[in-house]
Amino acid sequence: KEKGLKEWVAIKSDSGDHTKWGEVETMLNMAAERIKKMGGKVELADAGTHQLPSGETVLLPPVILAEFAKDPKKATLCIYGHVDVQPAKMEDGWATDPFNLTEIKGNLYGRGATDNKGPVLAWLHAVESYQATKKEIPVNIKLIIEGLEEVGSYGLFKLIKKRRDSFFADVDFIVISDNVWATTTPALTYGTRGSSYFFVEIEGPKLDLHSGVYGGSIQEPMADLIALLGSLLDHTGKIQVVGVSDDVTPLTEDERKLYDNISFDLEEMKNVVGVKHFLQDTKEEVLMARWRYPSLSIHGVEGAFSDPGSKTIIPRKVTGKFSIRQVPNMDPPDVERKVKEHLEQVFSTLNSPNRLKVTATVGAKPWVANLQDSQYVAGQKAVKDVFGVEPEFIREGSTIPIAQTFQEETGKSVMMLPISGHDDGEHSQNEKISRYNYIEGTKLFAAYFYELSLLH
Ligand SMILES: C[C@H](N)C(=O)N[C@@H](Cc1c[nH]cn1)C(=O)O
Repeated sequence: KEKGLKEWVAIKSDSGDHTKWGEVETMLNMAAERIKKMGGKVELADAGTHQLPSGETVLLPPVILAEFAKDPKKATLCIYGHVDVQPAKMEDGWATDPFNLTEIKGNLYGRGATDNKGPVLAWLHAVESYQATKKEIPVNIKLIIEGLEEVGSYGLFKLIKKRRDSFFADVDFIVISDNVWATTTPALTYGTRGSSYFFVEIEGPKLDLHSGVYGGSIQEPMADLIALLGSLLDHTGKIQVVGVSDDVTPLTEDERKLYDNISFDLEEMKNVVGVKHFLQDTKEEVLMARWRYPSLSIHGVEGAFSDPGSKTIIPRKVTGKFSIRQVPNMDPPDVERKVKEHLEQVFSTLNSPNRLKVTATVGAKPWVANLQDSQYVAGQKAVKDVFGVEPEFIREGSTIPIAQTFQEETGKSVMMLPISGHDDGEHSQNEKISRYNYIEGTKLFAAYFYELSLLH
């Protein structure tokens, strides 16, 4: 029996913790086996090594480079996807086991169902639909599937450079389906934000200390950290790091007009996420804040007591984690330098005996496509073929770390063709893909192969 979405979701391929990368490899092997069974030629390409913030160097999981039979008369499409996932635990508030795909009222719940195992399988199902009906696939298909997207695609940047003149040489188009629609209308995505992820470590005493015995005599690492994290944002969401937003491209009238036709309903979105109001008042302002302006989010603190109940210690070492989503023309190394200077400056005002260490990872550039690109014509037609409507042209606030590298390094056209729903809850509790989006999405991909072949 073929291993479908249920078997894929059951693999806990959480890439966030490098000690669990064995599961990521298991998932990559399962995907590779499936592609081989479909007649694809598969290489598990060596992705090299990576240095962790701790200084330790680790071996990276491989990257799947695959291709189906090639006909030189046809255009070649390279599909990118990932099979790693974000962490998920029942205790986070899931209604069902995150690693046991469960169908409720037409929705398939499970970690990775929509980000990105479902869409990767939908691409394979689209190929299988041609094979099953004995129809020739109208384009040549290549696949690049990785297992570290959620942590910044370590190793992939170098691998793409290395394979630019081999694997990528005959590729005409690159397509990515790792995004969500903005509303219930199908969409084509023309931009994603970049990202830099920061670890702020404060190390104090040798051991965790009894707060009754030492409290009042120690400058607590947690208090330093809270002061640092609290200095990053104001209550309007404005980033307080000097100069960080200086390079944001100004909004043009043409770009502003693109927001008019998006059928985004502010009230519905408040209900979906469960907030009384957003930081902005209008639909356009909310979408721009999510898609075309930078943002800073504080994600968590490692080392702090976080179990239920109470414990009266002063943690000896705590690491705060936050990230900055970036937009054109922000440059991750420049942002990282400014953030480090900011944190060092604030820390110096605390007069603390503790040690501060700031590390940045991910360093992913933002990506914006050329909307005149012919892939968008094929995408638009395929959406019309399957859904009978015009797609919305949207941007997305999240990050595909490799998107800009694909464009810059290979010089090929890149498009994003999402099939995930606006309420699928990527990275959240109860992540899902609807049966409708999964099946119609598969049809969309099959139609897209056809429409793309007409461009050639
Ligand atoms: C868009 C994709 N589904 C996704 O969620 N990507 C991650 C990539 C990332 C960025 N920083 C660290 N990982 C995301 O946008 O969070």
